[in-house]
Amino acid sequence: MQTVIRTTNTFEGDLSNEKTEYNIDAIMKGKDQETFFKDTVSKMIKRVIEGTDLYVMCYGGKKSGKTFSLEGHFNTIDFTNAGLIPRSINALIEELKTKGRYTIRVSYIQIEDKKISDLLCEGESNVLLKEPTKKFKNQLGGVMFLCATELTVTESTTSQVFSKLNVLRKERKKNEIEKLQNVCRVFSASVISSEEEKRGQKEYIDCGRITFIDLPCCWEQSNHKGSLLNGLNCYVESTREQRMRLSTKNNDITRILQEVLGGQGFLIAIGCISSINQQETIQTLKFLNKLKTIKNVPIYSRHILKSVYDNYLDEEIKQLNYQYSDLLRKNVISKEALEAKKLQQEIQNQRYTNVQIGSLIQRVRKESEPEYNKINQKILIANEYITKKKRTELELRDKITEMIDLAKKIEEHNKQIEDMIQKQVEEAQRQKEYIEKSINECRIDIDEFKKKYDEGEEKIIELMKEINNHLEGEECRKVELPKYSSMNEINEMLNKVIISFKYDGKKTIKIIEEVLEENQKEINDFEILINQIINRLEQGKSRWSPVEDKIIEQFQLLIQFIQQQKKEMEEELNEKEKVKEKEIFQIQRNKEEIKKEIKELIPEMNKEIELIIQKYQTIISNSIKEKNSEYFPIENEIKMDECMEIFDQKIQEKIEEVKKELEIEIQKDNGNEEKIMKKMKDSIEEEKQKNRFEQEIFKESIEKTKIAIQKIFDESGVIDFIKEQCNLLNEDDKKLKQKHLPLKSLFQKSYESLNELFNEINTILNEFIEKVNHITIDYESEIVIERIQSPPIPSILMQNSEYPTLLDDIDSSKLIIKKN
Ligand SMILES: Nc1ncnc2c1ncn2[C@@H]1O[C@H](COP(=O)(O)OP(=O)(O)OP(=O)(O)O)[C@@H](O)[C@H]1O
Repeated sequence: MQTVIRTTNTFEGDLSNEKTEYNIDAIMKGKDQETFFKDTVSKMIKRVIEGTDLYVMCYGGKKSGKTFSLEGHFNTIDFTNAGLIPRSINALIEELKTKGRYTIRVSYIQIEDKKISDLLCEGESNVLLKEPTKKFKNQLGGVMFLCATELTVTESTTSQVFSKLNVLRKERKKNEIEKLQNVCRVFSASVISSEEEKRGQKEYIDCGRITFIDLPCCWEQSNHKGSLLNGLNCYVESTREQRMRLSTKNNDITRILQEVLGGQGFLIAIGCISSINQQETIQTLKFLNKLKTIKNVPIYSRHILKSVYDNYLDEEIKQLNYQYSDLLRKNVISKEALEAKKLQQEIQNQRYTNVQIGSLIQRVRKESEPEYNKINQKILIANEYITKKKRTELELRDKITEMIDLAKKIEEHNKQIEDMIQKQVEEAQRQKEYIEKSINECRIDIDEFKKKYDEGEEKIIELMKEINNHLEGEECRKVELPKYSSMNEINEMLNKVIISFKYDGKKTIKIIEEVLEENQKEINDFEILINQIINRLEQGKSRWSPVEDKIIEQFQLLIQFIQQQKKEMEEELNEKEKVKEKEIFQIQRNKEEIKKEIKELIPEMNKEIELIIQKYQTIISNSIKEKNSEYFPIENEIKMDECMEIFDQKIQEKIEEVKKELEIEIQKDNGNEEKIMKKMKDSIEEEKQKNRFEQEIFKESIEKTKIAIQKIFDESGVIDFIKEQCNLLNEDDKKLKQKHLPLKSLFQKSYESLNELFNEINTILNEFIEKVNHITIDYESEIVIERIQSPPIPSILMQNSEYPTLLDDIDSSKLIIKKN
């Protein structure tokens, strides 16, 4: 006996203390169907095949999970929540496949007070409970359901049985709850199997049974005397205390269970518990506690002769025949009698089948082996196809759940975006307030700026003055500056300045630069130059530009100034010319005087020079004398021409002399002319050689004399004096040149100061423009963020008719996908 407590998944209580108090084997809380099966019935499946009578009883209050534990919710695709009954059938078939032959027959009955109905029968039928006769009791055990429909279950017909269970469950759901609470259901599966080989002459079979009982604890009031549950309780009590056993005749449920209440069966008692009714929970625990104390002697292996089983069936038939004939005799061929007859025939058929089945199968197998193989191959392919289909269906389920998750995520995302937009709107509101605040501050700043502007204006006026100063020098006419009385006028003026400077400031400078560059090489007539600038300014002038007008005005003033300057200069020049003429006259006179002085000085100087020369001559002659030069006395040194003449004369004389000698010689020696000629030539050559040598000495002495003369001049200071005079004259010239006014530089200066003025005004303006720009920021730009669309619902979700089984199990609340 095994007692197990199973709680619903919503159960929240703590049962750890109850386990010892009520002597419970195991408490299974939150276990899935598969583990629950593995921990309870699964272990006993082999035993059932070997011949054990196994009873699985689910006892508990309303909605405590009895049906969920026994039948569960399942379909052909999803077996996850299948209960103990379908799992046991599958396990039995799986196990029996290895055996040679097997038959599983199932029946399902419902006990309602005194009425037992057949749940597998389409029409109405009353079921009778019957115990096997003593002869067979030990061999077969259990209670038989007479007239109950029995379905034979094989590997291929399980689905039919399962769908029948599903139909019954759904029908039950439709019925009134109150009514169903007084109902007990019993599902029985008898298993008969035999090995392939015969052991000797005798054939044996294994005969086991598994019975599932759904027993509600509120089923009629258990304390109410005469009620079925009260009867069961009393029976349990008496068995427990090993008193005399009570009769089970009038209590069907006790009759069914008597085999496990001190008998040969093995009981797994499952107490189902929910949080709905505490009273029922305690009652369940107490009942399980009572059951635990009962001792059974289960038979684990019912290995009986096949003939015994056949005899049992014969006995059954006999009894039914007897019942039938009795009914006939009583002339009550009623429906029941007909049913009994039908059953008798069925049993006979069954028996026949049982006897024939072996040899028939053998024969048919041999004959249709190749056919079988073909079919098996087809089955294999079909199975593959089915598993594939299942897999794709599972994949589809996964995809659907994935899409549901996605839809949820999108919803979340949408929410996030909404939050974001909300935040941004708030942020924009905050910024708006901030900007409004800063505008107010700026308004205050404008007053300050006006003050600054006044200061700026003063600066401008000062700068204008400076320019005027530059332009006018000391004599220049003062430019009249505008004076502004009211703030409006100042604003107006400032606006004008802003507008004009925005367009003209740089342009004007550029024009001036261009004109200057064009005329770079010859800026002689500034009047023309400035006129050019004015013309260009006039040409490029904006439609309305007070500053340009002002600049042009300034330039016109400049022209006036230049003209005035020119006049003044001309006058000045005239005067200067007179003075200069005077000066020139003076200088010329001075020159004359200097010349006179020089002339007067020259004889004196000559004397002095002569003296010096003489002095040097003596020095030179002395030095020459030291060298024993006879030919050129130093006195002749400076009269070179004369010297040369003397040379020539002497040479001439010599030639004459030689000629005369020659003539004499010719006269003397006629015919010997050639000799004479040669002689002459030689003597002439000789003479020339002599002269050449003399000439070189002469040149050398001249060079020396020159150096000496240079020295004489240096020492006398004549040249320095002349140079000084020349410098004086040059300086006079320079002075005259300098008298020209440096108009170009003046103009350059005025241009630079203008530039400075522009820059100064520009910085003030830029500051102002920046402030103005800051004030006029368009802060009320609209925020438009498009809402992200959820993706369309996948077609499989829309066309649920195509895959009804898939969508049945999906929580419909998850399918709410918002469409924007
Ligand atoms: N262990 C469990 N896990 C998940 N759901 C459960 C569990 N036990 C019970 N439930 C759920 O509780 C509900 C009631 O269960 P169930 O119908 O099986 O109770 P019951 O005892 O058979 O009720 P009744 O009083 O009609 O006989 C069902 O919706 C079932 O799915």
